[in-house]
Amino acid sequence: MAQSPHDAKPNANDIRDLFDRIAPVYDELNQSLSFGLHRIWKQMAVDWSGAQPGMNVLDVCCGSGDLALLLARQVGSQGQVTGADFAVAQLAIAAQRAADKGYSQRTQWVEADALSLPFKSDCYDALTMGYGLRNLTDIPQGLRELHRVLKPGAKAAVLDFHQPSSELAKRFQQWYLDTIVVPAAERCGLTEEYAYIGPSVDRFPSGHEQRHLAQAAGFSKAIHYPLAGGMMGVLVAQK
Ligand SMILES: C/C(=C\Cc1cc(O)c2ccccc2c1O)CCC[C@H](C)CCC[C@H](C)CCCC(C)C
Ligand SMILES: C[S@@+](CC[C@H](N)C(=O)[O-])C[C@H]1O[C@@H](n2cnc3c(N)ncnc32)[C@H](O)[C@@H]1O
Repeated sequence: MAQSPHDAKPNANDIRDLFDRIAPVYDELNQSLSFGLHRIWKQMAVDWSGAQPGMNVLDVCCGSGDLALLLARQVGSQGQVTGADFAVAQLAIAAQRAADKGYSQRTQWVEADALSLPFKSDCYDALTMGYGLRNLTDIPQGLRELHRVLKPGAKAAVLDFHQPSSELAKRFQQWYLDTIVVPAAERCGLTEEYAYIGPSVDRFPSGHEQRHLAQAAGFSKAIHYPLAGGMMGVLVAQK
């Protein structure tokens, strides 16, 4: 991506405020801008997390609840899902969506920092993190927290953007973000917020680097699965 003023790395407060601001249009823009494909990518992450009926599972950086609600369907009425995020406007939408789906009994929504999760160690049977890792100000610390809260042998499935290895795909991704995504956001008065995506993808570790970071955080196994021609990817790390 070309360098621009958007490229200064934001601090945690900036990121939290950004996601609070975009909360009212976040789901709608994701759906329209990905032609609904983001739901497929999110379901794949849930599947790779190993979540099963009756499990106690966690969705970190849950936002408006997309992955947490997929987890809630998967774990069923005997399971429990915790969604954690530090943007309260996002959590409010997640809680309302859970209520609309009749999932209030099996879900809880916790305002929390992914870098210091308020949960016991060795607690969760599986976890997901969708489009959150790239937004953390300390990725190694975020991975260490994921490792800490999982039970031994349990898996984390971490979905996010990814820089394609193919030059053509990389150019398409840049074109799409600059030409389709940002102008769409501009129509909602959110140009700056969505212009942040491109530079954040540039700064994000590759799948190969994510695997090494996961192993350094203590995970015994880590695999990265590219999706959408390498424009997205899922890191599956086992404790
Ligand atoms: C669910 C998706 C993105 C979530 C997301 C993540 C962030 O870090 C943000 C930061 C700031 C503002 C918004 C977000 C944000 O929404 C992925 C789907 C939505 C994307 C905006 C669309 C981008 C799609 C790919 C670059 C290209 C896909 C092309 C294909 C033909 C659909
Ligand atoms: C792009 S959204 C992803 C939301 C949801 N997982 C999804 O896939 O649609 C990123 C979310 O991560 C949250 N986030 C970023 N950094 C965080 C942190 N340090 N602690 C908790 N949440 C954080 C933001 O508030 C935002 O809701």
